[in-house]
Amino acid sequence: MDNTTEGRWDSLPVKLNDAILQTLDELKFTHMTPVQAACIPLFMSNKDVAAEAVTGSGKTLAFVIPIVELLLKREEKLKKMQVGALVVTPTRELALQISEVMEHFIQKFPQFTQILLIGGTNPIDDVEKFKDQGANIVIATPGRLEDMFRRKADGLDLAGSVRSLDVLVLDEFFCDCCKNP
Ligand SMILES: Nc1ncnc2c1ncn2[C@@H]1O[C@H](COP(=O)(O)OP(=O)(O)OP(=O)(O)O)[C@@H](O)[C@H]1O
Repeated sequence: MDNTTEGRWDSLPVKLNDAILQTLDELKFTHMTPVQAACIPLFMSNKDVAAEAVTGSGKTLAFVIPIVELLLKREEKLKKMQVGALVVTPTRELALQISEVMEHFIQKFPQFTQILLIGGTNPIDDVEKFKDQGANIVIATPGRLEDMFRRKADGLDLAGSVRSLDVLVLDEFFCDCCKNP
């Protein structure tokens, strides 16, 4: 893939956490892609960001890095059952890809937990996993996410957990049919 380069990570107006820079170094991602250079500083100054960029332009890291940075900057540390970031994406495959990238970037921050909520598995397993491990970052497809919001009787209060939400990402939210209904 030809990712047109747009400056080194240390040229951002906001300094990234050393462990994030180290992960980028391990991945040999020396430069930002344009969508990353444009989005990361806005995200990190708590702006609402809407980005449209072609497939393969590096949109995932454009929100994964700011999510980790914003959660690190929280004054009050997230408790086990408090969700700080929610990423909603339309397909299981995309959710899985995002979760793998996120896993890579939170490896060096054992204080953060993430959960992948997608269809195709028993929802009760997700409920139990959430209750057991907690989740500060949720990556989900819409159907399973809605299901998890209705699981109070099973002991999962997701509505309560997302009160601490700092970041909401709607990935691949606009498609041609949305633009031209
Ligand atoms: N700064 C970077 N330098 C080099 N490679 C990168 C960089 N950022 C992302 N990549 C790589 O580019 C590829 C595409 O990234 P990504 O999947 O985030 O694109 P995308 O814009 O989200 O695409 P899609 O629309 O298909 O989801 C991935 O393999 C990713 O690891």
